[in-house]
Amino acid sequence: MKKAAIQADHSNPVISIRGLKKAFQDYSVLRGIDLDLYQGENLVVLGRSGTGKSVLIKIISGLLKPDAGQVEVLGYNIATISEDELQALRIRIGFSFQNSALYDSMTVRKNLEFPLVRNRRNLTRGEINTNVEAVLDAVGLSQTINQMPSELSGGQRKRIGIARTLILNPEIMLYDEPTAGLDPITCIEINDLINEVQQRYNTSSIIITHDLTCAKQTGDRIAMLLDGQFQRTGTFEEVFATEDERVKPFYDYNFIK
Ligand SMILES: Nc1ncnc2c1ncn2[C@@H]1O[C@H](COP(=O)(O)OP(=O)(O)OP(=O)(O)O)[C@@H](O)[C@H]1O
Repeated sequence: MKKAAIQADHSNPVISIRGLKKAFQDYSVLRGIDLDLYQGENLVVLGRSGTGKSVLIKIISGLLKPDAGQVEVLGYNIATISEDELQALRIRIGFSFQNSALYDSMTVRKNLEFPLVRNRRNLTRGEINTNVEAVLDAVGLSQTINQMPSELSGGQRKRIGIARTLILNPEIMLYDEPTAGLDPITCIEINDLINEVQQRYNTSSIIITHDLTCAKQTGDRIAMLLDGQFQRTGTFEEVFATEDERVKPFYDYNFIK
């Protein structure tokens, strides 16, 4: 399905990163990153394995501390935020993990209830049920409510993982390799879901992927991490309009040139 054009508000970054550096021992992974995520946009982050994409989203969600630079998320400076503020902020950020991170011993219903029961303690049983049913409907899997994760396909598990994140109405979504390990048709369905989530929940998202079809279908902007910095940022066409040997193989491999 073709992506609907969005009007991202460029005066209003929900994430603003300047001069971010992060090293492990003597290996410098992020070497002065500048990046904005604007309200309402899908931003795809591309880069080779080991370039620091996961490190970046762990810093954004407060799981890792930066060595230097400024990281502002929904108005909070990640370096100086208190533990209580960080807990509250994390609820506003949905993290869709590569492995979907479902609890295998719980039904789909229980998996979806879990974040609500933990984070919205004042909800009634009726409100919990309504929320679970609404979010399952949003990902098109109402019929799976009483199934166990082991009974679902990879694509269905991915959808339930996204639903479990959406149930807390996050303002920012972080997708880590959303199409990894899925067949091409299921990949297209997940790409469509990411775009539907953007429209329906008005989220601003960072999508980490190696899958250029996913990048093209979901990304309003693409940022490519090269040698520790975002050296190419723009539309899909702009990023790949280059003979740079660090960039071209991505395109050629994905589109079989
Ligand atoms: N907690 C850590 N301690 C030490 N080194 C780390 C730690 N986390 C990440 N690294 C290193 O930082 C580098 C970047 O890792 P990262 O997981 O961000 O890569 P990536 O771009 O997400 O790769 P992939 O596409 O393979 O997932 C790697 O060399 C990794 O070994």
